[in-house]
Amino acid sequence: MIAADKVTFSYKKRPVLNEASFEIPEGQITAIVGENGSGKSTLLKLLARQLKPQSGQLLLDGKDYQAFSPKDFAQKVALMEQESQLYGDLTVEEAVAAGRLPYYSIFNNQLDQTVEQVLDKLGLTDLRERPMSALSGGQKQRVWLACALAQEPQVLLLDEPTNNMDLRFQEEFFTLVKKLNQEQCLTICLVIHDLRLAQRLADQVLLVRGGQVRTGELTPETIEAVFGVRFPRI
Ligand SMILES: Nc1ncnc2c1ncn2[C@@H]1O[C@H](COP(=O)(O)OP(=O)(O)OP(=O)(O)O)[C@@H](O)[C@H]1O
Repeated sequence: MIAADKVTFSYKKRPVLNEASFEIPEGQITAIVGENGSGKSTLLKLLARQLKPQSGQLLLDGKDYQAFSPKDFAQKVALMEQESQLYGDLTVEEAVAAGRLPYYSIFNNQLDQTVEQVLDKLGLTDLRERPMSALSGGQKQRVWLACALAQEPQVLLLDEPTNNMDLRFQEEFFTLVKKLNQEQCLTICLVIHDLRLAQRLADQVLLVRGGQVRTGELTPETIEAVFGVRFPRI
């Protein structure tokens, strides 16, 4: 489980989170929702340890985030990248193998069992020899997910993961996310704009507004409170 205790974060003078406290329960799917610019991506970066709170504490299984070595942390928490220039020259299988880095002291060229399994699970086996630069946006998204899964994390963080995907892949992607959650008990936390999808997919919703993070359900009342608009049919 991840727990945030009075987490405060600002970019220079721009406050984003102000003493926000919340929990991300183990083995559940948590959706982060909120208006544009409310701080959802910032929150996800804090959870991924890419940013550090100015005050307050983030805990993973009761242990302060800062107490984990980078390698230990990467074995527990993985963030699915949105885009990475670094991978342009790599093939799909090399990019996925990079997700295994937390398990080796030096880069290991040998593809291990986990890489094979992940390529298979995400339907990437036929694309394995392709350079990353020769993939479509949706195919790249699948490789970023594969990289994160190759880390064999307990917690998977996703920032608007289906941005570049067509409707069919969106549907397949979310079916896969649900399956990973149910079969592997993977804790999943994702930023998502589609409130109907969030409601369908998530066990818990975190509503980000005005520097605070509220745990709630997506009801017409909470949506009106957070977004200031009515969603009568949700
Ligand atoms: N690197 C940065 N430096 C300064 N300000 C930033 C930086 N990144 C984000 N911000 C600001 O912090 C606030 C929160 O941004 P963030 O990207 O977390 O919001 P968001 O809820 O994910 O937005 P969106 O829904 O539009 O993706 C915004 O006001 C944004 O302009």
